[in-house]
Amino acid sequence: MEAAQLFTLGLAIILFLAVFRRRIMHGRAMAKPALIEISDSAAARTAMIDHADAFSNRPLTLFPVALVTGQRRRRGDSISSAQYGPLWRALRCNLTSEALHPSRFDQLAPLQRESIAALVASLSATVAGSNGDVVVRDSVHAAVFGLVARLCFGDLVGDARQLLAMRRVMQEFVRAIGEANVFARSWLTKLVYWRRWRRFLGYRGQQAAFFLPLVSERERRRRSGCCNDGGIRPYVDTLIDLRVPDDDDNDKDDMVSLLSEFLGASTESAVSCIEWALAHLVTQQEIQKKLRREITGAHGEGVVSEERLRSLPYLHAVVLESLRLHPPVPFLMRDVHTEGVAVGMDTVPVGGTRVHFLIRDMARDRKDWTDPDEFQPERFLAGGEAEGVGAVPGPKEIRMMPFGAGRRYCPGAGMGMMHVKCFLAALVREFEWADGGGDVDFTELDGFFKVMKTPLRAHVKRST
Ligand code: HEM
Repeated sequence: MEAAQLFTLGLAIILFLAVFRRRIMHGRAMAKPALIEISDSAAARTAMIDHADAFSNRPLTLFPVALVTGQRRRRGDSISSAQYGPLWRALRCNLTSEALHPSRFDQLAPLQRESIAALVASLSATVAGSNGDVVVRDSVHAAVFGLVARLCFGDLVGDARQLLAMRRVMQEFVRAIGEANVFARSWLTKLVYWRRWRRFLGYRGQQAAFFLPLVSERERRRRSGCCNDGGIRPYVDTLIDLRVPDDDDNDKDDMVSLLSEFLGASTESAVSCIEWALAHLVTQQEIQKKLRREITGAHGEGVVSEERLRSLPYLHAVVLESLRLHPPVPFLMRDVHTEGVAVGMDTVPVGGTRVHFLIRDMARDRKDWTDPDEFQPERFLAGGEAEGVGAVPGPKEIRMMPFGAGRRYCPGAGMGMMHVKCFLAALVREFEWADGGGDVDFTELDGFFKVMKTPLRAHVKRST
């Protein structure tokens, strides 16, 4: 072998070893922590309430693969992924004291009325143009997203085409994170599915391309004083004004993540819940009629006000029962580093552990629920086995937790319940729902949010 060949071979070996060594070191650093799965409600209560401090962090990357990469980023960049501490507190407090403050709910009525009118008009047109068989998800998604986008960006998102394009980017992104598990396995899967991987990394850029010009435009309009948001301060304004002490990392990445979180968390869970609830109303006509009687008895035309929504116990029970059987977020994640804390039958080992709380299994546990797989809203009414059980568990017991529990429970629970109730109430008041000529398929899609695998097709006609 000649000297040049030997040199090339030696160089190739050195390079190979260098890469291989990096992989090993990287693999060690990224080694997955031990995983404990909890589906027992008493164990969940002990962990989330008695050991709230230990259970206040999610994994650094929420999705199976990190979306924001690079040396600089060492901590969370949205409320969901921020580590428990000053940054998380500032971001969460900003959301709950502004956009999600309960005192705002009644102010939202005009926007809700608009979104509901758009939904009813779009469904009526679809029904008129078909034999009455409708796949309902996209119309509901459009209506909920339209409302949420207004709460997020104010009057900037008036243009229907722009709104649709933004909605598609968000839908693609949510679908992609649901499928991201495949990329988490190894670098080889990224190589094999490189086209999908490249597309996956591209969603982040597409979101930035949509959101950041809106943020700049919003800043410009605020300076010139020509915003008209009907008295509702949009979420983006609160983020523009937000100053987080000691945070030198509060950059455009954070802005994109926070806006994406607001749009995604508010829309996907609500749409999932509305569709599951409708699916049960289609198959259980008695429950649908009883619900319609309550809604039409409660008011005449237009949107049901927040105050009225609160006074409709059967609607509340239907929504809770839907969330019990089909929690849109199927499990909660925590990273626990307090050695020795008991988690069910296990204790947290040295080096910490990852804990998954299986919300769905917990709410179908036979020791806590009678006929747990049946859709029976009555269980939440006075005298029922779940009378007094709410959407968010109190400190004494956890029977179900569709909005999570402990320090990191969902700050949007109140707003989420209100959105689901106001759209569901309108859909049941305005239309009668029957099955679309085939059995309703209750199979769940295995994604980040648990939606119906086969979107609900129903036979719909206007209520008489
Ligand atoms: C039906 C509607 C909704 C459901 C079922 C839902 C469910 C959840 C769940 C299960 C969690 C995890 C809680 C935990 O780990 O303990 C969560 C967290 C969160 N949700 Fe929601 N959510 C809904 C609506 C909303 C809305 C309207 C917003 C408004 C922006 C929102 C924003 C968030 C945020 C920011 C977090 C992270 C909280 C933190 O880490 O401190 N959600 N949600």
